[in-house]
Amino acid sequence: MIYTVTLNPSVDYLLEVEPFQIGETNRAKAQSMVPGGKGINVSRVLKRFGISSEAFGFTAGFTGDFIKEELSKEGITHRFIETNGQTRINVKLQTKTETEINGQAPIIEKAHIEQLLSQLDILEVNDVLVLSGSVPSILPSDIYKRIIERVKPKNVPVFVDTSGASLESAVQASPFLIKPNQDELEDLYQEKVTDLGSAVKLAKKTIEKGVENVLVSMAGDGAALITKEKGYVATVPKGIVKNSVGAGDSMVAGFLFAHMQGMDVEEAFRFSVAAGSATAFSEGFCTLEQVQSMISEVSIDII
Ligand SMILES: Nc1ncnc2c1ncn2[C@@H]1O[C@H](COP(=O)(O)OP(=O)(O)OP(=O)(O)O)[C@@H](O)[C@H]1O
Ligand SMILES: O=P(O)(O)OC[C@@]1(O)O[C@H](CO)[C@@H](O)[C@@H]1O
Repeated sequence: MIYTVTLNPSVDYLLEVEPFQIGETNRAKAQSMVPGGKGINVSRVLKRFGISSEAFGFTAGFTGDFIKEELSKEGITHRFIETNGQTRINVKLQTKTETEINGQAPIIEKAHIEQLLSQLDILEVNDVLVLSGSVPSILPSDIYKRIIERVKPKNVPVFVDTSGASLESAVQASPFLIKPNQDELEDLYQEKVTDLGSAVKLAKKTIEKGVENVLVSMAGDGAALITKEKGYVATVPKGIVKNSVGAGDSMVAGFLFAHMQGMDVEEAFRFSVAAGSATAFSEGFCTLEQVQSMISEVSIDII
C-alpha cells in the first residue's frame, strides 16, 4: 500500500481574476474549491492513474470536513486525525502570473503527533510512504526526519517533497527520493540555482549525503534526476500553462507510479516530467492518457 502524509492540508480556492489590480475590488471570472495539500494531490494523481493509496495527516473544522467528504467522493481512502481549529484555505489567484496565498495551519497538539506516529506503525515491507508539503510551524521541523527514521527498519521507500528546515532535516535521514524545485534547492544550500547545470551540482551534493534519488523540477526550464549511479537532465514539453498547482505533486506521483510499474529509472523520470507538464497544461490534474501522450515530448540526456 502507498501511504501519503499531508501534515498541512488545505482547501484550495482557485480564483480566475483577470485583470488583477492590487488595491482595487477585483471580481472572479471563475472559481472552484478543491481539497489540496501536496500529499493529498499525490493520492489524487495516483487514483487517476488507477493506483490506490491511503491519505494520512491532520484536518480540522468545516474545511477539514470538506476535504474528507470530497476525497471520499473521489474514491480516495483517508485516515485524517481531527485537530482543533480549521484546516487552512489557500488562495490560488489565476492571473497573468500565478499568485498564491497559503493560510496557516490549525492547532496540532503533541497527542495528535503521537497518534500519527502510531498510525504509521502499520507500514510493512513493500509499502511506500510519501511525506509531502509544509510542516505546520507548531510542529517540530524535523518531524519528517523522525518519521523516516521510525520506518527505516521496515525498508519502506520514503518520498519527500517539502521545503526549508524540514527538507534539510529530512535529507539527514537519507530518504529514497526528494523532489525540490528550484527555490527549495537554493534554500537547502543557500546558493543560487541559475540553470540545470547548477541544479545538478547541488543535487549531486545531496546524493553524497545519502539521499538515493534527487528529482529537481525547474518549471518550464527542465528537470534533472540524480541517482547514486547516474544523472539525467530533461527538457519539458511545450504548451500553455493553465494551472500549475499540483504540477510538482504530479511529478512525484508520476515517478512513484512508474517505479511501481517496473519502469527503469530513465523511463520513470520521463514519465514523471510528462505528468508534471500534463497537469500544468490542464485546468485540474493530469490523466494517464494525457501523460502517455506527452511522454515522447520529453527528451532526456544522460550526464
Ligand atoms: N511552464 C511549464 N512548461 C512545461 N512544464 C511545466 C511548466 N511549469 C511546470 N511544468 C511541469 O511541472 C513540473 C513541476 O514544476 P515546478 O518546478 O513548478 O514544481 P513545483 O514548484 O513543485 O510545483 P507546484 O508547487 O506548483 O506543484 C515541471 O518539472 C514540469 O514537468
Ligand atoms: O504550503 P505547502 O504545504 O507547501 O503547499 C500547499 C500547496 O500550495 O501545495 C499544493 C500544490 O503543490 C496545493 O494543493 C497546496 O495549496
